[in-house]
Amino acid sequence: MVTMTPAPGEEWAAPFASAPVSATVALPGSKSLTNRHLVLAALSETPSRLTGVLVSRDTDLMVAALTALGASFTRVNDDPTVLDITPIKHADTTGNITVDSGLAGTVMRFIPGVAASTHATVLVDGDEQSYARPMGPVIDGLIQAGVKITAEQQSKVTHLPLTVHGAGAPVGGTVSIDAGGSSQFISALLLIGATCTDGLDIRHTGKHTPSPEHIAMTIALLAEAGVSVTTPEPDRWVVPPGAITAGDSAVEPDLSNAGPYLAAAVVTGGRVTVPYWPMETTQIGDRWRTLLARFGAEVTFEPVSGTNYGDLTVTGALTAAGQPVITGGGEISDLAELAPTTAAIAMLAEGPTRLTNIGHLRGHETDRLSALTTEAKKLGATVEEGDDYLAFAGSYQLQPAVIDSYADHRMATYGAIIGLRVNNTSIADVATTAKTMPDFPLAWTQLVSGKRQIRA
Ligand SMILES: O=C(O)C1=C[C@@H](OP(=O)(O)O)[C@@H](O)[C@H](O)C1
Ligand SMILES: C=C(OP(=O)(O)O)C(=O)O
Repeated sequence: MVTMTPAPGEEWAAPFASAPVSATVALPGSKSLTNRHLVLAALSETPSRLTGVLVSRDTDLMVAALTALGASFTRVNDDPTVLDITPIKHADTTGNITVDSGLAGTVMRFIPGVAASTHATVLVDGDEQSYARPMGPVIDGLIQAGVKITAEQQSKVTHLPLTVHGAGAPVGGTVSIDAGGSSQFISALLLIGATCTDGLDIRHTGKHTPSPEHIAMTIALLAEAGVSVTTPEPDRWVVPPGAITAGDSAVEPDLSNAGPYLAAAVVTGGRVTVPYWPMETTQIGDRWRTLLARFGAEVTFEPVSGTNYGDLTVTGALTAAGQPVITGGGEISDLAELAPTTAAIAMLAEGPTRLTNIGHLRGHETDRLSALTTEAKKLGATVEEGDDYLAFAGSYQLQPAVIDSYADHRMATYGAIIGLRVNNTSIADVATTAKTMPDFPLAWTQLVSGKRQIRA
């Protein structure tokens, strides 16, 4: 098999685009949807089938975690993207279990609540870098719901590794947390609310909850599984107790991961089409439609008749002389996981872009504000970094650099986008893209070398 991923430790020469890219790129399933569906299928009273499953490090870790807790996953016709799922029988899950979260926010935040209903002692661990990611509010919420969670050398449990002492269904009731650090704190509680004997009445006490799309996604999937969450007032979610009944489902393509490919069209003045783009979706990546237009691209959507999806095409602007034109994006707020890709476009744009309300990205795979500022400096650009914003002046004269990945898939793809326009850019540890995009280096190389139909 041809592989474009270098051995660990080697730098990857990011392909330079000497011409506008032009391709149709089919994306695998969404990480956020896959991991929510997997959790709900494992908590369900009924078996179910999931198709379009993303196969990547984060989703493999979720399958392994739920398997350790007692669910089972069988590939249909040996296809890893189609799984028959037998739920956990919580009463049968006992003993000592260790779960590896890697660096996956969805695994480290969603699994402790799932473990709570078992009768096992579950150590939730992860990569060393995961120890920096905030966990306090979700753990506090579970403790308020009656779950026992401890950690060696932490009197108040705020980070991994931690131990969940499963004791059957938690009582639940009212829990108040500050979810300003991550929408996943709310999603984690929503996902297990129905398993609590009294359900859960979740209140967010802080100022701003990031990524409302991801909370809406959780609520939508719960509704499909027979759990209807109500929101009597802003920042409050009520989950009634009762059965979770996951039906057979199909995962939408990952619209956040469509970002780098669509950005390639913007920054080279090319054209990229992503098929199977859902007509309606809770994915935050749907925002590319308006976001990329702000950088001067044309965005069109062609529905496929008789279906609920269509082809999304992004065409970058060109001068009469055939040079790419990228306008600045202006102020853009609340981008969450779309920020690193947008930052890469902002680095190549002529005008200014300001990304605001992104302070919580300091608790993502790495401190993304700091990483984006550091890498910009290496490339010869000054970016203004505030507590919760980044300001790009635009019209930078960039120089080649080795872009660090910081074990962050989106920093690696940031480097790849820059590399399209800055010859001799390379990326340290491009293999980290396997977190959600295992075939990224090959697909990206195909895109730049002119292949027209790509399976990312
Ligand atoms: O629940 C999810 O699937 C996610 C929620 C968001 O987290 P934050 O609210 O921490 O940004 C997002 O950035 C992350 O990539 C995935
Ligand atoms: C923040 C991200 O991931 P996680 O699910 O690990 O939080 C991301 O994918 O950008």
